[in-house]
Amino acid sequence: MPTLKPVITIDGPSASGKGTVAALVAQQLGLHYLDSGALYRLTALYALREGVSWEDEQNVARLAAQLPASFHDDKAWLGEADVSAAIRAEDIGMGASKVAALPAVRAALLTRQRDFLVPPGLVADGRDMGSVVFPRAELKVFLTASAEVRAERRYKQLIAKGESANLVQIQQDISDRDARDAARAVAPLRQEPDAHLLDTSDLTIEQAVGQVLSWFDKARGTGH
Ligand SMILES: Nc1ncnc2c1ncn2[C@@H]1O[C@H](COP(=O)(O)OP(=O)(O)O)[C@@H](O)[C@H]1O
Ligand SMILES: Nc1ccn([C@H]2C[C@H](O)[C@@H](COP(=O)(O)OP(=O)(O)O)O2)c(=O)n1
Repeated sequence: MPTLKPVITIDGPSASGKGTVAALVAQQLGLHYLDSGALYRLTALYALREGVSWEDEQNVARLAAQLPASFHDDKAWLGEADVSAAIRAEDIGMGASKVAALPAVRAALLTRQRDFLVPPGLVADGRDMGSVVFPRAELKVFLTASAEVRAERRYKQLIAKGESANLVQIQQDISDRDARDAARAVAPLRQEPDAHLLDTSDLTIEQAVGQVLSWFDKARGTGH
């Protein structure tokens, strides 16, 4: 019998298309969506605003535990402030990657992420959705693309938002972030043995979404 609260996890490196694909899959299936990276980004921004260093594990974890964050009206909020644009800045992405390497910070955000799983189910994207946060997910996807394609995608995304962007700098940031996210001791970025590999380098968004939906159909059909 299919569960009443199915979970699809989509993990992978920066700018591979996780958020785009996860949000569309959630929309098509009528499921909730968790952008777990946004919680790490909100934590990094909150620390910056509170004058706490991204390396100060105890104090960043304290802030993460009491993070006054919410998601509504298609926006991310820190208290009463709309910080949707602020958390997408590249330096906050780097800060998120730094605070995410601290075990106490990850522990402080764990329950908060699991609380997103309510009927009719959830699509969650991040780095450790399938390995740590929702290890019993019906479908686990490891979504990736070549480093070159990812840097180009992030570059185009920033230009489309009217921000200045430097492709060489973005390539460097992506490679630094890949290295940090994969090398950390807790919940490193890696493909789980039970995750389906989806390389989107040569796929359109529609093709990537279609592949996830088809795997999900199969997983439900066989009761996995
Ligand atoms: N095949 C594809 N699958 C997913 N995203 C794609 C694809 N092709 C281009 N993109 C674009 O890549 C950019 C980065 O996607 P995003 O969802 O922000 O990645 P992530 O959440 O992994 O950082 C977006 O602008 C998205 O529209
Ligand atoms: N589940 C997660 C989600 C994000 N992180 C960390 C690692 C990432 O570098 C930062 C930012 O994540 P986010 O998914 O927003 O970043 P990208 O959009 O992929 O560039 O947070 C994590 O450690 N675990």
